[in-house]
Amino acid sequence: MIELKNVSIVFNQGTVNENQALSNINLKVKEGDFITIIGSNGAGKSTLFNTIAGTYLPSRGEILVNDRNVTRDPEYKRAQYIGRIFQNPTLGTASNMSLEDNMMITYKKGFKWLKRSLNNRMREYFKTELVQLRMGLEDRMKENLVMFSGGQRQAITLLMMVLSKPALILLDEHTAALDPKNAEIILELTNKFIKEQKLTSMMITHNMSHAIEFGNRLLMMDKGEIIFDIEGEAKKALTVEKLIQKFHELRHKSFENDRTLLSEE
Ligand SMILES: Nc1ncnc2c1ncn2[C@@H]1O[C@H](COP(=O)(O)OP(=O)(O)OP(=O)(O)O)[C@@H](O)[C@H]1O
Repeated sequence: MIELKNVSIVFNQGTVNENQALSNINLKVKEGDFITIIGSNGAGKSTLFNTIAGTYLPSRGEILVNDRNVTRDPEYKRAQYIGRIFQNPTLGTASNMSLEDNMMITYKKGFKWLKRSLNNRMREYFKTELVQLRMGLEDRMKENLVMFSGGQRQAITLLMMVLSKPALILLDEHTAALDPKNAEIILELTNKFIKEQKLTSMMITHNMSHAIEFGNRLLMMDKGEIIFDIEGEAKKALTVEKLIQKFHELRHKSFENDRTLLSEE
């Protein structure tokens, strides 16, 4: 589906601040893969997503989507088939517009004909979809999103993204800014949508248990490299201890990450 061939990213090349954030990445994401990604702070996880999404142009290497070279395609073009959700729940939706207008914009992929298309048939459709979130949002469709909580907004962003049916979903720690209860709800919804709709997805998380529990494949990154890529039954057999041990074996150092350690239980 999507393939990275020898992709490297060097920031501030040729200056004292030169920083190789991605080092010769080779990765094939298969149709239907749900990949979780872990790695210490600064390992290159977000840079990997930014490179796939077209935010950064690789210093070297190629990106292929269904065998088509998209390396030089700008971010807005790739946004037509790549959906992204970030940590910040306010990023995915327009605060000063109603829930139904937000949903219509995503549905129509833009503002064109907004008022004309938002008819009662569409409202009924959005209502039915919102019921799946089990947050009572189907009765609040005329309220502006500024009135909703972080967890509710992240759930709406998730649903809107799923309705737009992207070929690839990039989730960049999308539950990290939520309280534990809401984080769990959003994670369960994410898992439900990905499974039901068979969506090809990649999810960065600092929570090793979540990385093991969700998805069919796990990548571990360190210093701009993918150091561990495990899937299927082998992934199912992982534990947090085994993962930390694996990191130790591969890098001859301990896995240092406060947030990870805090979220192990
Ligand atoms: N726009 C940029 N300009 C310069 N350096 C950058 C830029 N973006 C990221 N970096 C550097 O690239 C390296 C990888 O950063 P990245 O954000 O990808 O790490 P990460 O694994 O997502 O970390 P975290 O878990 O802390 O979010 C870091 O050293 C970071 O400082």
